[in-house]
Amino acid sequence: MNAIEVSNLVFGYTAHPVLKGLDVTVPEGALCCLTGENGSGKSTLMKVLLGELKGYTGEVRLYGKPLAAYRDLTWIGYVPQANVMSKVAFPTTCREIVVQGLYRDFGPVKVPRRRHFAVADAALERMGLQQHARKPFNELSGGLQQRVMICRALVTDPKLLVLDEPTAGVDGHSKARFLQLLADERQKRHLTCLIVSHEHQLISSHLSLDATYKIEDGRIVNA
Ligand SMILES: Nc1ncnc2c1ncn2[C@@H]1O[C@H](COP(=O)(O)OP(=O)(O)OP(=O)(O)O)[C@@H](O)[C@H]1O
Repeated sequence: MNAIEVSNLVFGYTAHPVLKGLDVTVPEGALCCLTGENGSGKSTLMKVLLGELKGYTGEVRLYGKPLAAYRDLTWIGYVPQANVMSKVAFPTTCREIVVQGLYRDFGPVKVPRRRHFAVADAALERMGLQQHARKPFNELSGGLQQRVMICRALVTDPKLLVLDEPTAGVDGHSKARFLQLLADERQKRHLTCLIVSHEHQLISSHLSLDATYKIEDGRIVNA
């Protein structure tokens, strides 16, 4: 079964398409990297897959079912760019960041309960982050922040994990640790992973990638 199957995808924010008949297939369980120049459409493709952009033409199927037929995409985990979350200005603790991953289960009042924090704490502990659980997220190093973010993405036990430039802006040692953590979690959970990154060479030197896709002129070319 293919986790992701995109065919002839056309999407643009204006009359000029960014994605111009793009085809890509990611088999279930694969570890893939998506690369391309600035502005080539990597984030756009990622947002289509995450259900954030509508109005495309072509076909997008996830696990054999059309994307539009899913009412809920909580089984897709998402790790944002490191520098997006480091801008959190207020003193949110790491366990409060991780508990956000359970948002859909908060009920009508949308407030996390004790049981949600218990799940978040257990997830932090599994990743060896328990000593940071009650620290302010914005006081952690970039590398640790990324580990907390992957913890947030995995707290719902997703089948598919999409990571947006996960190693950008963190130091070399932290990049290596992060990629090792990703490799371990992927193996434990049989995850399908799509890593959007400029640093595909660095990633392929640490992880055994099943494929690297490159977007050029709105389509996938061989990387
Ligand atoms: N919300 C938007 N409205 C209009 N144009 C947009 C919007 N978001 C992105 N674009 C344009 O779409 C094109 C593709 O952008 P996208 O962010 O997908 O590229 P990218 O490959 O992820 O770039 P980067 O590597 O710089 O993150 C660019 O020309 C960008 O300016």
